[in-house]
Amino acid sequence: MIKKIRKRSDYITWDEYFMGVAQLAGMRSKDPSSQVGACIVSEDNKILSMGYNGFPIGCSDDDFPWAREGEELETKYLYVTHSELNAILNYRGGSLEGAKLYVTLFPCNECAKAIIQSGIKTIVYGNDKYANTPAVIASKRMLDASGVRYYQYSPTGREITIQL
Ligand SMILES: Nc1ccn([C@H]2C[C@H](O)[C@@H](COP(=O)(O)O)O2)c(=O)n1
Ligand SMILES: [Zn+2]
Repeated sequence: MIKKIRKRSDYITWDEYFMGVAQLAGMRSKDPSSQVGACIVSEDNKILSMGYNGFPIGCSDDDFPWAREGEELETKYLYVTHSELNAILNYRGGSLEGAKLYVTLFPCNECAKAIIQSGIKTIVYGNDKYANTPAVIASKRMLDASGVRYYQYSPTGREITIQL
């Protein structure tokens, strides 16, 4: 009698996989306070692009400011490119129509504009710690008006260890 070998059942789900990839991308960020990662996926679950928050090419991580407070020109906010925008801009393949965005932090209003215009139709987000800020309220208002669906990732509690 031949015993049939069945597939393993503890493999990670698509949401775990892509949110995990977004988290890993965020680990490349040099921002000392918030490391944000994003992963864009096609309708048939192929990774199209990734990004994390950082300064534009040519703007040194060692020279530009990482401060959150102080004189506006000396804070990071005027210079940093958000992870979602970097993921959109990093894409070299043409259209993102119908794609899905996994991002570890809810997109701000500026990223929402780029998300809508790029054709991304679904956002899966992790943290929503800035939910009460005008940037996120405006973002949700535009996403709702444009029919971009968003839902919060439900952590499964599963942990992985990667040896690097
Ligand atoms: N959806 C978002 C929101 C923020 N970011 C970036 C921008 C900054 O580098 C950092 C937020 O800094 P904080 O005010 O928490 O010190 O996260 C992003 O990439 N995507
Ligand atoms: Zn943003």
